[in-house]
Amino acid sequence: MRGSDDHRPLLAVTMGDITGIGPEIIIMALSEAELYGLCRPLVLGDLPALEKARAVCGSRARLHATDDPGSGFYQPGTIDIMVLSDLTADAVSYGQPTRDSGAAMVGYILRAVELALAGQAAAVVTAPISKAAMHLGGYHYPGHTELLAERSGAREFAMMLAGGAFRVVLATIHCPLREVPGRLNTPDLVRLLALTNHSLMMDFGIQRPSIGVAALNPHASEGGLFGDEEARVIQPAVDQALARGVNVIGPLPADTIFVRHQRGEFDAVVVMYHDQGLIPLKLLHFGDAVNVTLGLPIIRTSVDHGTAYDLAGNGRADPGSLKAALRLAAKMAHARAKCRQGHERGSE
Ligand SMILES: NC(=O)c1ccc[n+]([C@@H]2O[C@H](COP(=O)([O-])OP(=O)(O)OC[C@H]3O[C@@H](n4cnc5c(N)ncnc54)[C@H](O)[C@@H]3O)[C@@H](O)[C@H]2O)c1
Ligand SMILES: N[C@H](C(=O)O)[C@H](O)COP(=O)(O)O
Repeated sequence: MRGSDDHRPLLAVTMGDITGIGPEIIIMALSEAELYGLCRPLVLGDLPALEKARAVCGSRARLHATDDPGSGFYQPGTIDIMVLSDLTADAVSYGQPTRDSGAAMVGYILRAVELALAGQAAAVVTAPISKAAMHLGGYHYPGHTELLAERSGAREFAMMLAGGAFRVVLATIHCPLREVPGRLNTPDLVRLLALTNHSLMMDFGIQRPSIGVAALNPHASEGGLFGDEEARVIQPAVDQALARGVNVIGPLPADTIFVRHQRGEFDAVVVMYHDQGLIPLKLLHFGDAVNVTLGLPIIRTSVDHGTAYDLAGNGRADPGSLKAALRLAAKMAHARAKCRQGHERGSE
């Protein structure tokens, strides 16, 4: 245990759905000694589930339960856990979430938000949840993103997935594809472009970000032959964002915008719907990409994958994305702390 001079950001790491791969990837990621040089990870979750995952992974890490974030060891070889549920190991059947595991899973997230809002955690890093299990547990949100936004009081927020410099930001998230055209509107897109621009500067340290905007229709509708959302909704948003000083180009045909993105032309591409952005992102970066919620008063990163029930309990899941999420959260925490110090100095 180090004292109050410990400048490593404390990360509240939620265990996610304990019947999925969350507990295993936590054990594996936190077995990497190097991570402890960057951050103080505190797991929020279920002790029997973590013990079970430790056995599955053949890990010898010591599990240290603590109620006080200030009392963790945060050293390689020990995993600190704030115990928020105690579902017996027998009650945890891999791939079979229950009402109790669903409710417990949301409890970890809510506690993490409290810690972050109270300044006891510098960031929240979430292991995967199943949206169906969330509903089973009595919480009717599309995912973490909306729950976190509501609980932290964020009015404007967005989902970004970042695989290195290949970043995509979603204009619509979890909704039926048929609803996408009706959900797109110019004012929301302008706000999303401004938020993306701001986050790229503040959290990613990019001085003058370059943002591409994907079209919705084939060939960006080819002058109205294949739809009108480009002319009616997207182009006006791009024009308004440009007038506000955002360095943005689009709407560009979605079948080639990611080729240009991959070649380094953009710092982020705003996409119109979930799979438009996440297919190229996961094709190129599954296993090292990070889900970042933009616009929250707290920092939140997450993995680029789901609960992988087909893998849970066999110890073969890849912890790469969780490691990347922990590293990025630590980096963002340092960036925000530096920003705050700058503001404080400026106001002295
Ligand atoms: N961050 C999150 O909380 C998050 C992200 C995506 C999906 N989900 C949820 O997860 C559930 C399952 O979704 P899905 O089946 O579409 O996606 P999934 O990512 O769980 O699984 C898709 C495929 O990828 C594999 N895979 C996933 N993670 C892996 C890892 N770490 N290592 C190796 N292989 C891995 C799985 O075995 C499966 O074959 C859904 O309820 C979905 O909503 C949650
Ligand atoms: N759309 C994300 C993905 O496919 O990886 C994922 O479902 C995350 O959703 P939340 O962060 O809102 O739970």
